[in-house]
Amino acid sequence: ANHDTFRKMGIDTPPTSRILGNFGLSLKYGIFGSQTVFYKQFKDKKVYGWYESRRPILIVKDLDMVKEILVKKFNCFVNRFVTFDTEPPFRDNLFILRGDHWKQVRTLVSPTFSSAKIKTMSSHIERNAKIMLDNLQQKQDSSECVELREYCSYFTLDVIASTAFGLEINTLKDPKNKFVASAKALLNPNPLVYALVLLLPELAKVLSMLGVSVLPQKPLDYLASVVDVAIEERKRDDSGGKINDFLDLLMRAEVDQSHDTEIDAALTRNELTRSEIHAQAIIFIFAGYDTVATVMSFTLFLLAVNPECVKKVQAEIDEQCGKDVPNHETVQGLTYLEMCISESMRLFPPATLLVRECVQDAEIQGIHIPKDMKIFIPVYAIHTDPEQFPEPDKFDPQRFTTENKASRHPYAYLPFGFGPRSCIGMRLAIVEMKIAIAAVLQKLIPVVCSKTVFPLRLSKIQTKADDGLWVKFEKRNEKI
Ligand code: HEM
Repeated sequence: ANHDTFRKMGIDTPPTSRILGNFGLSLKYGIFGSQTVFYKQFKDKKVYGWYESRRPILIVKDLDMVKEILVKKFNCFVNRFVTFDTEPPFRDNLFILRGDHWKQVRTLVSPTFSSAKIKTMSSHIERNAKIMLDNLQQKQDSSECVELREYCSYFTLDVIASTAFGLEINTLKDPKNKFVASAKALLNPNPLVYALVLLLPELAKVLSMLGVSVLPQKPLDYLASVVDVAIEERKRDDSGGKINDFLDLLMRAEVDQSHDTEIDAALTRNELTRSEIHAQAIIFIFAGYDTVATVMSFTLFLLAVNPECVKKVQAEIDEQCGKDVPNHETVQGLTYLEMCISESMRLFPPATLLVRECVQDAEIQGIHIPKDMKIFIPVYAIHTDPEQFPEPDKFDPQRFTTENKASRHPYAYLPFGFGPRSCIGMRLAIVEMKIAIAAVLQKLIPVVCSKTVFPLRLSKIQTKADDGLWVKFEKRNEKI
């Protein structure tokens, strides 16, 4: 491989180094800057090229092209590409599965996320929101500063533990329990191994031959065993199907162990293997723990620095929920809160890029995309393009009124992706965030504190504030 691919295609690239490709630019500008700098530099182009060391990646900026790739010509772009191979129990998860195998599992798992199922699962969310609020009220009593990101992650981890693993844990009270430790070990893999693999994709194969995996195996095996124990318990006391969580629903789709459990590659499969159940439960941690915590914490922080928006959200909560604890039904009416959450995901999307791989040659808006080409859609740069969002750095929930949404390109806002491969947990995530934030704001007011750093400085490698998201909470004078 060399750096000729884009030159031959007649596509521009930033200055490219012989060994690292454009990797040096990623290091220099970070994930946010490297998108926005070149998105602006190639202003009039629909696409530009990028070399992640030697791997060519086509960056697609044009929103009509984005629509074709994600939706209209989805069949040519079914897969994501992965930078390293993985083993069970992680391997068969929805995020990295490919082709027909992905399609089968997505079809089998989708009913788990229907509105009716989300509704039955929201009792777990409401219970955990109450625990969080009680604890925040204690912090308010002692005027303690709270770092929102870490704080919200306790809540979101408890929600995933209860919905995907059948575990009732309380991370706030017991931050060292094994489930928490395992989840954290997975989300913070060895940075050195990770960086090396990104830089030299071929190295991953050598490492895995040597028994070094990018993801630590022990926590993965532990999480799989938690799933097994819960499933066996439910089978024994016949409570399966009654607990109303992901695990129940995945269990119901499980292949009967008394049959042949070989993976049947036929498209007509209508059952999951145990290994596929493990992989989905684990990917729900990856996809649904840090993401939700990120959005919740940035939203609460942005509200703290925009007190007039807090007042509006609180008035809406009083109107829709009265004195009752916000629940699945009453949060449906919290339109303004949802606008604030949307605006927070515009400015600070947990997924800064969408990733696809071309599986058959395609012609998109006059550009030929060859089979195997890797694609990035630069979500963060699109979300902060002043042509779509004037004064892009300003927090302005009004951008998400029905009229304002209708006046933009529908693909200018992509926090959950789009099309058949978009986020399967989107509606669950939105309900979860609305219930939790409403429960907090019904009783408390987030305000800046001595540790607050604003404007924010973003991390170079993930959607995170370098100085943390510090606020404190004041008691609300309830009017009703
Ligand atoms: C605010 C919270 C969340 C955000 C911003 C988010 C964002 C995303 C994005 C951008 C994608 C890729 C979409 C694409 O490529 O078009 C994705 C995929 C996915 N998400 Fe989420 N997500 C969130 C919460 C969740 C939750 C709570 C779950 C499950 C419990 C979840 C499960 C998944 C799965 C399984 C995929 C892969 C889907 C597939 O490839 O078929 N996500 N998410």
